[in-house]
Amino acid sequence: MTLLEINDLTVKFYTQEGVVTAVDELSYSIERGEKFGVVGESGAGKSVTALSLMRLIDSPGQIESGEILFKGEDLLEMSKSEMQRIRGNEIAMVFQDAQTALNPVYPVGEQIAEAIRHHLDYDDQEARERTIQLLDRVGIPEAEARYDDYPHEFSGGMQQRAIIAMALSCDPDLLVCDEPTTALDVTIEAQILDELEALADDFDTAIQLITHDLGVVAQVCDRVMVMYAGTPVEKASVEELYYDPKHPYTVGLMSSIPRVGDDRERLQTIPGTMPDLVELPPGCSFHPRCPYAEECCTRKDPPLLDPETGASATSDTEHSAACLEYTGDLTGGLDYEVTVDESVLEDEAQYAGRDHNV
Ligand SMILES: Nc1ncnc2c1ncn2[C@@H]1O[C@H](COP(=O)(O)OP(=O)(O)OP(=O)(O)O)[C@@H](O)[C@H]1O
Repeated sequence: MTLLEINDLTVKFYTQEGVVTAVDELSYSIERGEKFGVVGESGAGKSVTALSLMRLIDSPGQIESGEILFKGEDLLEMSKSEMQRIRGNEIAMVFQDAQTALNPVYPVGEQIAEAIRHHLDYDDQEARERTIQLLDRVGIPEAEARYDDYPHEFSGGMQQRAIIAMALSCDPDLLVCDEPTTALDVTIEAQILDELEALADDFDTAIQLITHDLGVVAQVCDRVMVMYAGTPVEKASVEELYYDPKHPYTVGLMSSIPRVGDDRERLQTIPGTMPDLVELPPGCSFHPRCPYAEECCTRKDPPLLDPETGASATSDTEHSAACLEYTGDLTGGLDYEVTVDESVLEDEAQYAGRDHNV
């Protein structure tokens, strides 16, 4: 059975400026043990998607419609207490900012042990032992000695490792990581991503990894969904997406992956910004920024299609993209060439000298 299946999820925020459709009829699925990337610029709806599946959307936000099937059961129909059991136990989440996730006045080890006692019914000694094992497993040196350290005695990277240990402590089936390494130094980022991947394999935990960085997805994920303005514009395996991207937005994101030895002024960002989600541009919402846009793109909203056949995408479609090129409407075509830097797909060499501020 598919571990997570999201069908036609729509989430809106009722703000003073108007109704923001942050996620619009979104569908995707994650298999057991799979590492699934969700990528897009700020405001694409990545975090809202993650918070929805934890049922953590608060006013002025509202889940309007759709289903979130976890092991076949709709999380949107569960009671609060059933949902509390799922959170932390079966689905755990790692946020970008470890500092806010750790309580500054309790020792780090105690915080993890507390989560273990709460969810797994271990006694004090068992919880302490499991905590030390986990701290060791996520790469914290002298884990036993550091058990009683307070969060401020840990570096940023160690704090994030501790959060990952806490998230994995109850052996969840799904770990949702929202920009887990964005705040960290690049070398530490690469190490933590490596460990996250290995841990997910060891624990047979699926990962939904949210990031604005396709390089991070390449390092960790099997499959990826590219989001723009609340909807997926492309879904594919990581290899397919890198070697044969089908959507102009994906191509734009790819040119923002920093390359080793590339001494050009890095990062050609895609010109323009994410549209106002209160009032999306008519037609394809990417058209104002798309170098290939034609008149039809201002009128027609492209559906997700199999680019090879032009058939509507289903959950079985391996590679899908939402562009009028695949409905046959574009006359000029998509004229881009992709040069793949193999190192991006292979190892963390790409992270050398990388700068998060680009
Ligand atoms: N609490 C809120 N109130 C009003 N609007 C919100 C709220 N939270 C999210 N939104 C809207 O939802 C849109 C999508 O936000 P989301 O945080 O999911 O984007 P994201 O892709 O995760 O970006 P980022 O990388 O910046 O977190 C935002 O542009 C914003 O307009």
